[in-house]
Amino acid sequence: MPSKKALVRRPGPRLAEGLVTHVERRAVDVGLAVEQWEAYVGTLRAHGWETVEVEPVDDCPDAVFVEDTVVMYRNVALITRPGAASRRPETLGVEEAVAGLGCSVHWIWEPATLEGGDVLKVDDTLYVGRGGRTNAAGVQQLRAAFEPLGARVVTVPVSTVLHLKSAVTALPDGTVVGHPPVVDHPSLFPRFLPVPEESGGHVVLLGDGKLLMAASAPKTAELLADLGHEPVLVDISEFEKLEGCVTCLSVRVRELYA
Ligand SMILES: NC(=O)NCCC[C@H](N)C(=O)O
Repeated sequence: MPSKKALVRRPGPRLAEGLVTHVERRAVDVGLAVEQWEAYVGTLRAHGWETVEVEPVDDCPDAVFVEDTVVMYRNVALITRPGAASRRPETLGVEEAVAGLGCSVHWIWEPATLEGGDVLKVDDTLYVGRGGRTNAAGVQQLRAAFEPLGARVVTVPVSTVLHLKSAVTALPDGTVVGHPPVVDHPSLFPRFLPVPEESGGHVVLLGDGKLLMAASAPKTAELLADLGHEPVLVDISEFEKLEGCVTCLSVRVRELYA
């Protein structure tokens, strides 16, 4: 059944200690981050999404990046096994949250690793980034979980950024958008639109043609508005310092079975 729920997880007090891999560490203002997170959640709600807060885990600095802990396909929630060991305790609360929503719950098992930021869904195609956080066994387990349900899994090498969705996401018509310097193989996508900013490659589909995007991508927002989309900008500067983007702060649950 169509649903419009989104999982989110409030940032904890140790947010500033979050992992950084491809960027220099910069000081994070945790108070500002909380304000930005509240504005992000408020924007989801203003566009008709019922937000469901996963229990916070104060000991896990990166827990706010809830997208990495679960991959949704139809009514099935695949709980991940993050490549970053410090992030593995994050999954327990997410399991409880998706079970509470009535999802069918599956798991990625050792030795596989997979993070949700590496999975880009375009209709029934699941592009999966094989980079620093998702290994070959993770790709195989993703395939085993979802191909029998009708998905097609396509592996995409990722070498310069944290996750596949740090490089590319997709517009409502399925066109993949990304900033060419961080996209390893644009030709793997049937339709690819280059955008002028790295964070311009990150869009969350709010519905009705609206695209949630970071305020740090004004030129891309202008380009996409000119193409007939409706960007809605939010400032997530404190999360960007930790290699986060608009996609990673929520998980949309659109097909509950009940
Ligand atoms: N899906 C995402 O883009 N997640 C961002 C995770 C950032 C976090 N600091 C990490 O390195 O795991």
